[in-house]
Amino acid sequence: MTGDRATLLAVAGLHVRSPEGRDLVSDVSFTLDAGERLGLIGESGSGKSMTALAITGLTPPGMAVSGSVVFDAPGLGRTEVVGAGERRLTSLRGRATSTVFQEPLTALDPLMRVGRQVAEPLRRRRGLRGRALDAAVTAALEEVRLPDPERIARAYPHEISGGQRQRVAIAMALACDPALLIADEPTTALDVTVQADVLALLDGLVRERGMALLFISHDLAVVSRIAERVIVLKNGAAVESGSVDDVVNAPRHPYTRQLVGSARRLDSALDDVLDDWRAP
Ligand SMILES: Nc1ncnc2c1ncn2[C@@H]1O[C@H](COP(=O)(O)OP(=O)(O)OP(=O)(O)O)[C@@H](O)[C@H]1O
Repeated sequence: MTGDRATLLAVAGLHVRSPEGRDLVSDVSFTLDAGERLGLIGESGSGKSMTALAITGLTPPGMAVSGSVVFDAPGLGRTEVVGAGERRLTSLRGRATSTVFQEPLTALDPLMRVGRQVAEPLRRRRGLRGRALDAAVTAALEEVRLPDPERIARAYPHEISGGQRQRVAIAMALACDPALLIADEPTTALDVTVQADVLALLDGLVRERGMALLFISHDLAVVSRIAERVIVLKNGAAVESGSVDDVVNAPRHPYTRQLVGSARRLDSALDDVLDDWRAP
């Protein structure tokens, strides 16, 4: 616990080994307080997604997961994810935590209208039906700043833009009001301007709702805009962690220095768009 915020997630000695015996995540430990925003950064293949999957109990079949992942979400009690049964994990997903992925189409059924897809978690978790459900769908789409929510609700995923699809995926992830939102490269597939809009949206929603955020990205420039603290992963192990300011301004590990160097060389396009709402 930091200050007056309670610990929401405690990961200790997390280890994920592939069926072939390769260590994909090695001895990763961190805690996340309620309402805190943590970035997980590292190059492709460094184990970021596997760490997130282990936290939600969704590692692919055959992976050996050890260590401890404890959620202590309000109203749900304390839950150890590692080794938990599917029933326990199902009750955790959506309410304790929910994930937004890089490719919004992974969260969306191409054959179902957007409104029905957003309605599903609202119906299941909040027991809404009929007009109350329709109104909740419209409100959920408005909350992610989608213009003309009634039209979007009637559309199929391929009839809206990539940025709009990601907003729909965010609305679905938020439907059960999770204590922790995991965003796994949520803007990587989007072009720069849309990326900035979606980041600003996520930033606003997380703050308004007091949700914790685990933001995964290969891009330190993006992470530094939304997270308070970062963990740097390399080959499945955490090589450095600290406040965004410390890691960006005084990186200790050579790998982090390399990340900071390439982030500095990045196109300043994001800077121009994002300066207005940069996290304090
Ligand atoms: N189903 C799987 N079976 C075996 N190995 C896997 C599987 N999925 C991922 N891996 C391996 O696990 C390691 C970590 O992958 P992970 O997806 O967590 O990396 P990442 O940091 O999220 O990178 P990216 O941004 O490319 O997704 C990689 O070496 C990858 O090849």
